[in-house]
Amino acid sequence: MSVVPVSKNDEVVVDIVGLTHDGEGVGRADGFTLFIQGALPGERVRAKVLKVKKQYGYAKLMEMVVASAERVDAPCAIYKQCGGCQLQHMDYAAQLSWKRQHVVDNLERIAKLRVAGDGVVAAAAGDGAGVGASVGTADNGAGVGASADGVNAGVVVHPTIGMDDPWRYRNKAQVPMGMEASGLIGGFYARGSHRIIDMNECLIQHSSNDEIIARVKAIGRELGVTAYSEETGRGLLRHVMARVGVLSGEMMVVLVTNGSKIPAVERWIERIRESVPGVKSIVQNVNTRKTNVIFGDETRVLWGSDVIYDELDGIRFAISARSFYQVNPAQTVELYRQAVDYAGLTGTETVIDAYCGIGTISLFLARRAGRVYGVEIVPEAIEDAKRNAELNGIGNATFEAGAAEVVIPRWRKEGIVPDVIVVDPPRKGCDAELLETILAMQPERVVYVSCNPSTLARDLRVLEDGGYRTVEVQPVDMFPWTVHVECCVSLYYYK
Ligand SMILES: C[S@@+](CC[C@H](N)C(=O)[O-])C[C@H]1O[C@@H](n2cnc3c(N)ncnc32)[C@H](O)[C@@H]1O
Repeated sequence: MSVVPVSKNDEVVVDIVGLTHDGEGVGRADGFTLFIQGALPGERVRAKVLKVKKQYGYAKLMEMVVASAERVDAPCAIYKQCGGCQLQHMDYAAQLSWKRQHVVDNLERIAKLRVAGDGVVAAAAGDGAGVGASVGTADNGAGVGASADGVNAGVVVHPTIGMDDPWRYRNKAQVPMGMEASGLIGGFYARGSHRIIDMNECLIQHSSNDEIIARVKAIGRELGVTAYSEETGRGLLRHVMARVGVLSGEMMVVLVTNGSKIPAVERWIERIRESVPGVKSIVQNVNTRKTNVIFGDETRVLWGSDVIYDELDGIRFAISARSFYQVNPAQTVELYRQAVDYAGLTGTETVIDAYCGIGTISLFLARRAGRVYGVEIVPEAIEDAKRNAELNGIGNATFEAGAAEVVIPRWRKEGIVPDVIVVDPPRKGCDAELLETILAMQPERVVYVSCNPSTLARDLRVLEDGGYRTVEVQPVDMFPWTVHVECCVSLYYYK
């Protein structure tokens, strides 16, 4: 029987050998694994043991013995308390390479894929375009990782695309509200809890969002508004969502309330309009459920437009309160361009965009395809998608509201034959039914856009087993200073 070599409250000196997917340092104390928030690989730290389980434990960083060369001072004043960012103590270039490695680890461990080289593309095409080592080449010139005999030469995982200026990139803030003796507060949750850390500014938020949140809090205090309490289920204001169209400068404020009546609502509207001049839309969402889910089902416009507009790569988008819209527009353009590139379009193809949101990727694809079919579960987002196609004079995109795993099998029965299927699911990945349908439809190419490397890897294994080859993976840093990473993956049917 193995003996645990540490006990609660012991102070131990630990070498940090890795970083978990949620950014904790992985330490080794006498061969025993300790997870230590704030420690980086290559460091030696003194830590106090907080909790011990059979195979591992948790410890608190007490003192730095040897610091990593990749350690930097976190610029945010509340970084240590707030759970929003996890990697502000790590140099940005190091974050980018850790994110690539994190993707590689998932592809190897979960998808059981072999990754070619070290991210430096060994046998790149003459023009420098990234293709897998010893690759075959599809007719359209796109690089493929499976050679003619179907033997996989290894998946190419490119270096993560980072940002030149990785601050103030978020176009949306969803801030929980709470009460303190001083009145209404609002900020992000402390790490691993639902305790709200009151916040005046967030360095990854667009400054307009900081301004909106600060003004709404001030107005709330002035009007004596109560915040919702998770314990009692009482109080009015649950969350405030602020969203800005970075290119248009248009702003939306969403007040998520516990109940439909907002006392002195006219005063609210007047005060928000006075103090946030760029505001184009003030919306209420009603959520009376005792749940962690932010939004309820009822949404109504209190003042102004039901949407704000933004633009990505020359395409305009109308965005309503409940619609998903990527939070980092500069990196979104990088991601979508990569998706279009991996789709290998010549102008005639039929493309399905599953989990299409407001039709963003669909409209990027539609500029290069014969026809695009988009499907999305949120009806408001599909209304936005239709409006967006019209707004941009794009006539070859069709949208339908519903679950991808229900609608696409029906499209199959109706005779739609896609050359390419693009999927961009939520964190939980693709529904098994959808993956089965993709395998049954056998499009020549699949492009998988993912914000979660582990569910991505799980789904890639299913597609590989069904005859697809994963060729290239492009990680994109959509969320600097956090552990999250977005990926765009190209797959080919090879059987
Ligand atoms: C990561 S977002 C991607 C949206 C869009 N492709 C974009 O880039 O803006 C995932 C989307 O899938 C939608 N969704 C979730 N489950 C779904 C399902 N079963 N079928 C279709 N759409 C779904 C969500 O509402 C959300 O809009």
